[in-house]
Amino acid sequence: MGWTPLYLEMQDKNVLVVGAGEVGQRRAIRFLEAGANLTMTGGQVPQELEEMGVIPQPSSELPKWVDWADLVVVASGDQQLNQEVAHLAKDKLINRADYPEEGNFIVPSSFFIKDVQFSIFTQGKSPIMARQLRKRIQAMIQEEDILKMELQHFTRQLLKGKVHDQKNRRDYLYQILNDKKINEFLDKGELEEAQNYVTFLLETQY
Ligand SMILES: C[C@@]1(CC(=O)O)c2cc3[nH]c(cc4nc(cc5[nH]c(cc(n2)[C@H]1CCC(=O)O)[C@@](C)(CC(=O)O)[C@@H]5CCC(=O)O)C(CC(=O)O)=C4CCC(=O)O)c(CCC(=O)O)c3CC(=O)O
Ligand SMILES: NC(=O)C1=CN([C@@H]2O[C@H](COP(=O)(O)OP(=O)(O)OC[C@H]3O[C@@H](n4cnc5c(N)ncnc54)[C@H](O)[C@@H]3O)[C@@H](O)[C@H]2O)C=CC1
Repeated sequence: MGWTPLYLEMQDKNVLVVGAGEVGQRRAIRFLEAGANLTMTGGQVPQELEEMGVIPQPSSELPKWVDWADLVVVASGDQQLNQEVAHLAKDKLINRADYPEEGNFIVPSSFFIKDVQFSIFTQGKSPIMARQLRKRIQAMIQEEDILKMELQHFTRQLLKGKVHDQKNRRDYLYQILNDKKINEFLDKGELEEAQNYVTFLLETQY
């Protein structure tokens, strides 16, 4: 297996989900939340999904909607239908909920903590363990980690306008990460004070 993690830009991309059951609905919500256009065939599309923007289409028009789609999710309970759709979509990005290894992307367990996105994949060995690990990681991330990320973002923006050499920018970012005074601010949740201090340091050093 050669799976590698990537983040796809889904804004305004076209997604077809075949199968309106548990898995199809979960995938549909995931892609809608990322800004995709969503059509669905196969089974009854629940009212709340339609309200979220899912457009149901008749199965008789499958080839047309496969053609329309940038990305296809195959998640019906009918093996033969899944096989047919997979054949039609052979040149597309395709997720096979029934036989993941026959598709070319999988949907990992994924979650955000503020702007940090985590994904976990057990190579298909145990989705339940992926969920367990997700919960453990969620409990481990602290408010201070998020503030540190925000401060790094702030500092990177400042540095890009001021310091030309990337290696110097990198050294500075590590210095900020380990600065005692800055970490005291962040411990107390004082992001603005930390930002002001970084601005002051940068003005005096560059
Ligand atoms: C390859 C993959 C994805 C892909 O399809 O792209 C895949 C494949 C399959 N899942 C199956 C079953 C179950 N999946 C779940 C739950 C989740 N499954 C998810 C991901 C993935 N599942 C990808 C690999 C992830 C990895 O390896 O780490 C999660 C993480 C994300 C999501 O789906 O949104 C979500 C948890 C969300 C969370 O909370 O974080 C449960 C639990 C439940 O329902 O309560 C069960 C029942 C228990 C069991 O079977 O273990 C079956 C068997 C079908 C059959 O028996 O017929 C297959 C097919 C096969 O294994 O062949
Ligand atoms: N990848 C994953 O995370 C998981 C994958 N699966 C697999 O994904 C598939 C779907 O699982 P669930 O969503 O849990 O099943 P489900 O039973 O909740 O949903 C199946 C959907 O397919 C539709 N369907 C069935 N036969 C059809 C046909 N001939 N034409 C049109 N629509 C049809 C049904 O109306 C229903 O909407 C199964 O093959 C299952 O083994 C199951 C659980 C998790």
